[in-house]
Amino acid sequence: MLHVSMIGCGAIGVGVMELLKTDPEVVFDLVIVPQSGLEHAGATVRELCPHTRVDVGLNGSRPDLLIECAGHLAIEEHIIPALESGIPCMVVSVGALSEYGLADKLEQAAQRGKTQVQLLSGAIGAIDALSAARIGGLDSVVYTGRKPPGAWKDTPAEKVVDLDALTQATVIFEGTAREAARLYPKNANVAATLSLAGLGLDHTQVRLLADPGVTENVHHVEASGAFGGFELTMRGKPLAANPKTSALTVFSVVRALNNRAHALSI
Ligand SMILES: NC(=O)C1=CN([C@@H]2O[C@H](COP(=O)(O)OP(=O)(O)OC[C@H]3O[C@@H](n4cnc5c(N)ncnc54)[C@H](OP(=O)(O)O)[C@@H]3O)[C@@H](O)[C@H]2O)C=CC1
Ligand SMILES: O=C([O-])CC(=O)C(=O)O
Repeated sequence: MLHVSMIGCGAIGVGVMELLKTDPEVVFDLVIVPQSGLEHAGATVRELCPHTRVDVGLNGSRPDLLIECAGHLAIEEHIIPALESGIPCMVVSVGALSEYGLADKLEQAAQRGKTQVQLLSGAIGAIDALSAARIGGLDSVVYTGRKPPGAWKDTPAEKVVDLDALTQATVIFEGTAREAARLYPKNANVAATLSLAGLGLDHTQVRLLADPGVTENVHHVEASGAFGGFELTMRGKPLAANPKTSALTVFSVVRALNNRAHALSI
């Protein structure tokens, strides 16, 4: 049985608990949220998993695994100290690692704690193939992210185009993954994950489009190198609770927990 503490009780966290609440091999002992979210998360968790505690931190408890489904600040606040103290961790907010130095900080914390941090594939696939291809040498990785105009609300795209008036697919950004992450941090998880698995933030080319013709989050990747090449298109259905987040992200967290908890891992 795997004793898990989870940071975050939003679209992903709730989706994960819903899918795993009847699995006897995965037990959520604790959900961590900010002080301001305690009441709301408490009510949600009581309904889903009545035996799970809700708190603002680990406060001395030592889960088998700490999983982050919360955001950038949670990595600094909870994941780094947990790694330092030897608790294995998983991270879903991979976009946060596009901040200079944070990926190194995570790795060093895990080294000091003699443990491991796993970056989850989230909304994108083929991370296994890309990361294996890197061993032989990659020449090019190009990522195109296409989302409905509504998914670009509250981002710099609002200054580039009138999102409500768009009638055709429009490029709102073209450049490196590092620049994409700086401008669009909440939509940068896929770009950052592809970069970390592949050619890095400065050599991964990114194009972002607002497209009134799609209802899904469409992620397209083209990679080539010594291994040959691949092309991948993911059409991710967004979560009702957060249109910026694809449902596959929830499934990727559940898969990762299943792989840790069960005898067969795939
Ligand atoms: N890897 C990938 O492919 C993807 C990654 N993501 C990332 O996953 C993360 C979660 O997404 P989602 O569930 O949709 O987001 P939501 O906004 O729905 O939920 C976030 C949850 O985390 C909590 N939270 C925020 N900051 C902290 C903190 N410092 N400590 C503890 N809890 C905190 C929030 O609490 P409160 O509401 O009280 O503030 C809320 O419960 C985001 O960072 C997102 O960018 C999303 C999609 C794909
Ligand atoms: O599709 C998703 O779930 C989120 C996304 O594009 C990203 O953060 O890169």
